[in-house]
Parts: sequence; C-alpha cells; structure tokens
Amino acid sequence: VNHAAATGTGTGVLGDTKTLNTDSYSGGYYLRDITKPMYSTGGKIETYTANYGTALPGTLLTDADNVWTDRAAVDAHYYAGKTYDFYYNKLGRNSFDNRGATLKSTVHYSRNYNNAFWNGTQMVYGDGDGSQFTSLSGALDVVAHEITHAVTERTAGLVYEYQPGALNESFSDVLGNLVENKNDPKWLLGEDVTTPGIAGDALRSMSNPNEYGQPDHMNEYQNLPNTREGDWGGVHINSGIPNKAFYNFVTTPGITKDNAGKIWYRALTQYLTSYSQFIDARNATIQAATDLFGANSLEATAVANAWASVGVG
Ligand SMILES: Cc1cccc(C(=O)O)c1OC(=O)C1CC1
Ligand SMILES: [Zn+2]
Repeated sequence: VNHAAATGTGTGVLGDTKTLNTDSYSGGYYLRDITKPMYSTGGKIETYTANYGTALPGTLLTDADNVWTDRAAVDAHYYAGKTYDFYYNKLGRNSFDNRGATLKSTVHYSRNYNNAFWNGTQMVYGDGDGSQFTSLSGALDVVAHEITHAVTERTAGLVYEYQPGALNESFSDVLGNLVENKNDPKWLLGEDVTTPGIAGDALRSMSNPNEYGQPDHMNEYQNLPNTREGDWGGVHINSGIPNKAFYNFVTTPGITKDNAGKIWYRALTQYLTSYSQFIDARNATIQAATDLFGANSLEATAVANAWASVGVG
C-alpha cells in the first residue's frame, strides 16, 4: 500500500500529548494528514523541517514507529489541522485558497529565530531564542494567525502597509483567537509561546492593546514610515485599533463568537480590497452584519457602536 491514513501520537511544544493524522508507507510514516475533505482533490497537510537552515520547504518529516518527538513539528501539524477544520466547518472555506490547496509548514527555520510567517506559499516557524519565544508553532493562535495571512492574501489582498496592513494583521489576530477558542477574557495573542520564563504575558492584547504598546483608539494612531524599522507604517502597532473594535463587538451581550467570526470573515472575503482603510472595514463589517442578520439587528448595531468606540465612523 503506498498511501494509507494512520493515527500516531506526539508530544507538543508544551509537553502535552496529542494524536496525529499521519500517512503510512512501506518504511514507516510521513507527517502528512490525508484525512481532510481537501484530499478528494489531492490536498494534504504536510509538515517539514528546515533542520535549522533557511532552505524551504526542507525535508518532509518521517518516523519509524508513528510516535513523534519533534515537538515543534507535532504542534505545527496538529494546529494546521485544527485551523483547516475551523475554516471548513465554521466558515465553509476549503483551505486558504478555498480550492483545497495543500497546507505546508516548515519548522526549525534558521536559529534562535523569533518569528513566524507565511511566505506566499507555506507557513514557516522559528524556534525562538528560548527567552523572547519558544518554538512558535506551539500556539494555535499563532498558527491560525499565519494561515489567515494566506486567506487574506487570496481574498481582500490587504497590502502590508499603513491602515490596510494593520487590518491585515488584525484579521489574523481575530481569526487566530477565534480558532484557538480559549476562554481568555483578555483575548491575548501568542501567550503560549512568548517569554517561556514569564507567566501571564503575551505578544498583544485585544482587550487592552495599550498593555503591549498598541493604540486602542484613532486618536492614538501612530504615523510611522513604510520601512522595516517603521513596521511598514505600524502594521503590528495600529492593529490595536481594529483589534479593540472586534473585542468591543464580540463582548457585546448577545453576540456569539461564531456570529462575530462569520461577520468578520464575510467582510474580509466579500467587501475588503487591497487598499481598504479602517473606515472601509467599519462599513464592510456593518454591511456583512446586515447581510447576515438584518439592517437593525443587534449585530449590525453592535458593529457600528464598536467601531465608533475606537473613533472609526
Ligand atoms: C511572532 C511574529 C513576528 C513577526 C511577524 C509576525 C506575523 O505573523 O505578523 C509574527 O507572528 C505573530 O504576530 C503571531 C500572532 C503571534
Ligand atoms: Zn501577522
């Protein structure tokens, strides 16, 4: 048999055990998930190692006995599967291209690499330096954040600069937390992999962006240059404003996470375009809420109020 779905076990970055969808071949097992609906058109979830170099995708991981000990790889694979399931089951999207494209991840990228990114073709995760970060695939909100960059690229195409770039970042934070689906009242990002030596901190907070140096209102918008040093006009900084708008919306009594996700996803995929500004995101999310729940619905009203609360609209 050249390809058969198998179930393995693995240890994650935080030492937890999880079951993995793998692919058996004559000599052992590939870290390849062939159980998803995408497989009907050849789509798979595959996890590779760069073996601390920078050549991509690197080597597809294999194992002799289907008991996996590469913790970064275990989590990259497992969390990519969880993210695929969320998009398919909750939002009706079949992988990042909505046509069942294979989800490819590479772990152990470079050395002491405090970064994770979508490179236009695949996800890439560093192992962190052990102080600022531990292996970045060890957090579901991070993995879903990166995969959402791919979704955004294939849909709205929000360019990675200034307000469209901050929206790009915010949609990745919003979907990252919706996929992670923790009961976290602070709606933190990256809490599971930032500063392994310090408990309770994170990379960003959607409930209180100021806590991590982000604005939470238009009157704190930071005009930064479109350079690497300027974070491309502050895409990871000014994202605090749309993040706070989403937080105020999703915590409005009567609003559910599922409905909030449907509204934000519909705005991203049906209304936003490459150079959309914050005001366009306000209008798009109101329109999406109106489409789904009606003009004077609790959802449409709460969306407008949420953006107004951060000085947009
Ligand atoms: C850790 C990191 C560094 C630089 C860019 C990104 C990026 O993907 O924008 C990044 O990942 C995140 O922000 C994830 C959500 C925590
Ligand atoms: Zn990002």
